[in-house]
Amino acid sequence: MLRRTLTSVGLRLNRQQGTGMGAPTAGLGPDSHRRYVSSSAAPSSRSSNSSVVGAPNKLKAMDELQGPNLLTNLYWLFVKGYFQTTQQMQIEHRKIYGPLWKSEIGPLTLVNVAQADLIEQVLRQEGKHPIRTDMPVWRLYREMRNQAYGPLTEMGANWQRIRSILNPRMLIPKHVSSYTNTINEVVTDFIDRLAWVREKDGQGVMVNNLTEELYNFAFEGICSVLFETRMGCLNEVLPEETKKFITSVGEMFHLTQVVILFPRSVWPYLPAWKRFVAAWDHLFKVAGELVQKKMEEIQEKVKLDQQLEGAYLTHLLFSDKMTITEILASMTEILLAGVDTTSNTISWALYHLAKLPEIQEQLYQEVIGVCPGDKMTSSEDIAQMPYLKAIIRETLRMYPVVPGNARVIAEEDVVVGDYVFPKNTLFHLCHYAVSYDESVFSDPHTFRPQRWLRGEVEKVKHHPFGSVPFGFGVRACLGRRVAELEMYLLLSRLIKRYEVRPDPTGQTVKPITRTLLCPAKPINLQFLDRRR
Ligand code: HEM
Repeated sequence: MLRRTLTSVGLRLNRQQGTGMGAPTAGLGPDSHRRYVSSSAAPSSRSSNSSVVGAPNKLKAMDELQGPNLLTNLYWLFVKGYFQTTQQMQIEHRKIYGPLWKSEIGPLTLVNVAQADLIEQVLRQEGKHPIRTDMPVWRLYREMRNQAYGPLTEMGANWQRIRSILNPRMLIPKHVSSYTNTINEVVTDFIDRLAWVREKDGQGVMVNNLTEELYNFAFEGICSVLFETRMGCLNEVLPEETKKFITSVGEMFHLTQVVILFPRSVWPYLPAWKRFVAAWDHLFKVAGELVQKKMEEIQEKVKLDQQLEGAYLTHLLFSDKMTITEILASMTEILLAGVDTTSNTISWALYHLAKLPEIQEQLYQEVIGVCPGDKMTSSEDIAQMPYLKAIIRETLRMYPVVPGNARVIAEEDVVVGDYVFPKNTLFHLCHYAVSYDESVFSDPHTFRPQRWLRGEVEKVKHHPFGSVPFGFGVRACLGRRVAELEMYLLLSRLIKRYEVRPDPTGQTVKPITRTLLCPAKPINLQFLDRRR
């Protein structure tokens, strides 16, 4: 069906399955940014090491590194109960083993890196095609179903090719700001929906399960940017298909964590695997229908000789640089990456603002100063709202959506601190632990947006790799700019309309890790009209 439709509008359809699945290219070109950091400078002299380049000496081998074996890890996960709070386990293990330790998880041996300068060392030794290795389980699904890989799961030169096609309209400011009106429409609907939810279920005050409401906002927002389609997630009654999509995303993330505990050879026999496959099937089905719908619209317009306007998907379909299977895989993965991430961050930001009326007031004053009356925030306005940006930045420090990031460097041996690791060692960058490192952020457990304001004098100077919520380098987040735009527009407009207050039952919400960092239970907040 896809083939017929596209061929008829003259678009290329080249269904080469699994193109570019090959391993990352070996060796580095002359343009490599790889540098060794002298072991004598690391790990203690954090401030200077990023610029020290030289051959490492007296390095220890990986065998000498301490850390929990499989049994100890199982004990921590299932007896001590850290299975859902692995982010906290990073902090506890760092206290026991120091900033670098080895850890056996199922069939894998991870080298955990929990110090800002050591994280910098690993990331700076990445080659041209960084490899994130928590993906074999996702890749196997695609191999089984004959689907292509998208930006999250692809590797090597083909990953670079895909990113070079996907990047411009996601990351170049001029293109990103062109999504402002689309996102603002979604924000308007969301703000109205909150009022409705509050009346319906919250005695005119409470919004119960704000996280779920924000999830619907983020889903609607990203679909409107990617597919140029409204999904009805902010309607009074959610479409069944959308509800099922949302459940499938949660299920897929949860089951990923379960499946990777077992060796790959047994995956297909696990009951969890069947559910995992069913969840992915649904995600691909929904994305496939959206792509199909867009192709039919294009076909109709071409038939009627109408002007073709459109944003992300139309552009990809017309750019003629990716096969339809590749476009489908990319859209599914971008959609997946673009929902919980944004919605969880805004949930945490509002959770803290509710408890901090002075910060909320300061934000409100900043917003009405730039956008008085009914003026909607625009992308240019955001440049004049440093406090708004600092609030989101602080939220991302305290709740890094990706609390730990797996990495492999395939090209050469890797030097980290006093150790040298053979190539293909699996590193686990413990971003969560570093976000709470007192030598990087003073008073790390306090939500203090002003620490991100220019000119603010801090007790300790932030290390640039102390908090890297969107990753670093060429493999950093594809949706960063869109996510920021969504969060800034929503937060600035929401705070103008409502005063946010905590749940009067006084319940606290802690984070858990379900592949991504999420609130352990629904966040409920009061929303009071400012104009009342
Ligand atoms: C607050 C919101 C978000 C945060 C904190 C976030 C964070 C991240 C992080 C940490 C990574 C991994 C980077 C690395 O491995 O070095 C990532 C990758 C990615 N993100 Fe985001 N993200 C957010 C929103 C989004 C949105 C809205 C989209 C889609 C529009 C998106 C699409 C992606 C994709 C496709 C990748 C994989 C990139 C690749 O491997 O080439 N993200 N994100």
